Parts: sequence; C-alpha cells; structure tokens
Amino acid sequence: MFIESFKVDSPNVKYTENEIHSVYDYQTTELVHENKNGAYQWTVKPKTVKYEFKTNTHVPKLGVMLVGWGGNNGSTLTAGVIANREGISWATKEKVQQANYFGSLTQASSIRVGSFNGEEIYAPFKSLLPMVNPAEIVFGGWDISDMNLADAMARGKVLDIDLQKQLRPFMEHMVPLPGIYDPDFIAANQGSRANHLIKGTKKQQLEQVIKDIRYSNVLVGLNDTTENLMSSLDKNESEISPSTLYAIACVVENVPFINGSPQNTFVPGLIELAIKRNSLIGGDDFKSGQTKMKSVLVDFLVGAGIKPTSIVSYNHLGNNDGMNLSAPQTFRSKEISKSNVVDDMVASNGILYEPGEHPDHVVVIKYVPYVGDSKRAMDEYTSEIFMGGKNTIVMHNTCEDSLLAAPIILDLVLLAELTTRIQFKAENEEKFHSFHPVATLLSYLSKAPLVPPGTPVVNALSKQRAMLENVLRACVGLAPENNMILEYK
Ligand SMILES: NC(=O)c1ccc[n+]([C@@H]2O[C@H](COP(=O)([O-])OP(=O)(O)OC[C@H]3O[C@@H](n4cnc5c(N)ncnc54)[C@H](O)[C@@H]3O)[C@@H](O)[C@H]2O)c1
Ligand SMILES: O=P([O-])([O-])O[C@@H]1[C@@H](O)[C@H](O)[C@@H](O)[C@H](O)[C@@H]1O
Repeated sequence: MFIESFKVDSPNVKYTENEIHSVYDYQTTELVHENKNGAYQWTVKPKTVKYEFKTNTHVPKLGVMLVGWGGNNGSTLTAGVIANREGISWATKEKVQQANYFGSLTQASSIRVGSFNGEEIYAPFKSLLPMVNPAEIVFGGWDISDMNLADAMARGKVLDIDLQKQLRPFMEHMVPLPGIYDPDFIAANQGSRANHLIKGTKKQQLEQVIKDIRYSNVLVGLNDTTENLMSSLDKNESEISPSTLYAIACVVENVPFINGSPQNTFVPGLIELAIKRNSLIGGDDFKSGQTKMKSVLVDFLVGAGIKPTSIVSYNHLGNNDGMNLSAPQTFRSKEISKSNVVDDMVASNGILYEPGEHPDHVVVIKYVPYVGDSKRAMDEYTSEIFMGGKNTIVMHNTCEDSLLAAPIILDLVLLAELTTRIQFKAENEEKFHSFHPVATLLSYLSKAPLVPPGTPVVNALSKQRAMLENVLRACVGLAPENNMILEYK
C-alpha cells in the first residue's frame, strides 16, 4: 500500500515549529587487527554511537544557476519543471502525455515505512524531510551560446514538438548570461556556438561570475586559503579551467556548486578552499544511463560471487555533448569517470580478485549526429562462473540522455539544498555542525563521486541509495531499512 505522508511518533523525535530534532543510535562496527599468540587476527566489535540531528524545516526559495543552461540538459530540465508546474499535457503519436518527474529519486521514488496488517507500506521519498518544491525553483545560468531557452530546447531536439510549442512562451525570454569560454578546455567543434562570452582575464571573468551570482563577498583574505590557486588566478595562468572559475565563484559566495560534467573541475586547491569555507561542492559527472546500469550489474555479479572479467561499454550519440566528446582531450575525462565506477565493487571481493586484479574494461563513445540525444549504449559483460564456466551478458540500452539527466540534476539541487539545512553531532562532539562540505550524500547521482580526502568512494548504486535514504531516515528517527522484516520470519 502507498501512503502520501507520515509523522514519526517516538521519544527520540521532536517536531518543533522550525525543526525536526532526532536522537539516533548509529549501529556500526569497530575493527581491531592485532597479533594474538604470534598470529594476526581481525576482531569486529559492534558499536553504538548516539547522534543528534536537527533539520531546519523552513524550506527556502531556491535559485539554480546552470553552467551551460542552453544545452540539452539545461533546457530540458527547465522545460520539464515548467511543464510539471503548469500541468502541461501534450499529444504524441501514441497518446496524450502528462508531465511527470519519472527518473527523479526525490520526486518519483518511494521508501518503505513498515508493515500494516501484513501489508508493506510505502511513502514518497520526498516525504522523509521537507524539500524544495521544484515548481518554486527559479532557473538561470550561463552559456557561451546566446540562444534563448526556447530556441535551445528546439536545438536540442529532446522534447516533443507539441510540448515545445506550449513551453515556448514560458522560455523564449530566458536568455543565459555570457559564459567563460576557453578553447583549451572544450572541443574545437564548440567554437561555432561561442558567441556570448565574458571577456577579460580569468580573474575578471571570475569577478563577473561572482557578480552574476547576485552578491559578492569581499575577495580579500581568500588567498591565505588556496594560495597557489588564487595566485595563478592573479597571474591569469592558463591552467585554470572555466568550470573551476565557476566553482571558485560559488565557493567564495558559499553557494553550493555541483559538477555534473566529467572534467577535473575540483582541483585540490579548490577542494581545500571549499572545506575551509565550509561551502558545499559535489559531483562529478551525472550518473544517468550506461554507467548507472554498470554500477547495478557489477554490484549484482560480484555480490553473487560471479567474477566479471571483461566489461566493454560502447555507445554512440548525436547530441552536442557527443560532438564535444568526439575530441580526444574531452573524451579522456569521460572515459575515466565511466571506467572507475567498478573499482569499489571489485575491491570488495578478495575471493574473486587477487589484490590489484581488475576486469578488462573498455569505454568507447562515438558521435553519430543522426541519433541526436537518444544515445544507444551497447554493453558486454563477460564473467567467470562455477567450475570454469563463462557467462556473457549483452545489453542494448537506449538512454534518452537529457531525459535521464534532467531529473538527476533536479535531485542534485534539491538534495544539496536539503543537506545545507541539516546539522548533526555525535555524542563525543561539543557542537552541532553541517555535513562535510564535500557532499558524499550526492554519490548516488554521480559517476565519479567526489569524497573528502581519505574517505572511501562507493559506486555500487544500491549502497549509494541506501546510504542517502538511511541518513535522511535517521533525521526523522527511523532505523535504516534493513529489509529483514523479522516480524514475518
Ligand atoms: N545524460 C546526460 O546527458 C549526461 C550524463 C552525464 C554527464 N553529462 C554532462 O553534462 C554536461 C551537459 O550535457 P548536455 O547534454 O547538456 O551538453 P550540451 O553540449 O548540450 O550543453 C552544454 C552547454 O554548455 C555550454 N557551454 C560550454 N562551455 C561553457 C562554458 N565554459 N560556460 C558556459 N556554458 C558553456 C554549451 O554552449 C552548451 O549549451 C556535459 O558535460 C555532459 O557530459 C550529461
Ligand atoms: O551516463 P552514461 O550513460 O554512463 O554516460 C553518458 C555517456 O555515455 C555519453 O556519451 C555522454 O554524452 C553523456 O554525457 C553521459 O556521460
């Protein structure tokens, strides 16, 4: 059965006018590796740590500024939110289609809250904690192309024509702000659309982006945090990419910045700056289609004791991103983010893999204009099974790229905003504090999760989703979903 909402009745949860306060027993383990009578032994000690969470329940108005707003992802997300807000429906050759948020974890997935009279009871994921209503989001952003959002939507060829016609009046007045263009960091084939640029040195470009974010902190004193980054900025050194400049602007404004692209935006100096300023950063590279499937399939295989030995991921697509990725230097960052996604799962099973052993793993992306945004992914997974057997799984996956990515971008901004309203502390800590500014809670939505220095990277999709859901469940005093349902055993 599905319910729309619920309230937790517990001595450990208090709802006040401004917040939800929960006291939570975190069940974990402590491992000890010690030499006992000449032999090393691992000891696992179950441990309970009491935490307190406070979630501010005042949901603010949310402004979202997209870098590359006029691209397929940005125009599709904007269009989708407007279509849902306005309740737009449109004629397709099959039926009259209603706007929806399918593919969004926060808007279209559910959580189990328990059993009632022998029936499992589920509620919307977004009913866990107060979140921004997507209809309230104000979109803006930058683009090196001056095309308004209605024309950009048409250029992207993602949405049905009847829908585009209804959306045009809402979007034709939306024009991106000029972007920071540096041909060294983008394929040469993108030069033809670069007609809407912030001029000047990198520092001047940064200052313009800071102004665009509506208010500016004084930059004085910034240098003592990431001196190298900032001094090379002062010298207009070429190695600072446009995406890093956008990120610096957000960090100095204490505005959450999420990198949905694969490039190396978060240089160490920037991560240091974000940590120093406790300004949320997250990414990298939206996990939307072929890689998302990979982080499910390899998790299933390894978890079942089956040994993937060869993974070949090929896809072709014809959108502008595909054109941009057709250049070797831009493809390389995508190849890395699409390849590293299996590392944690392989490392988790020392029965299947020797230390340092990995499956053969190849990523191929080809640009085929005709298919546009409708990316065709073909994967082959070959694994070793019982007694020398082999198992080969071949998959064809049509990933309508922007229709998969747009809801993920929405989730990223809603969850990033939500996490900024959560404070917590462990029993041995004096004060409440926010999550670490490097937002690992967003890992479920990223191919290459950015994690704080020295912490584990988790790519297995089920673990990422469970981590996110269980942290939010803790904020309302609910135990992690352990699927045990002992009541019925
Ligand atoms: N499923 C997906 O679509 C998906 C999945 C994972 C990652 N991504 C990444 O998301 C990003 C956007 O994807 P897309 O399909 O919208 O691509 P796109 O090429 O359609 O849009 C990118 C937009 O950014 C603009 N742009 C380029 N450099 C800029 C700069 N320096 N400043 C401002 N604007 C700039 C371009 O003019 C373009 O309008 C890409 O990096 C892509 O790799 C997309
Ligand atoms: O998310 P996913 O399907 O694994 O990976 C996709 C790539 O295969 C595609 O070529 C690229 O254009 C998209 O940006 C996305 O990154």
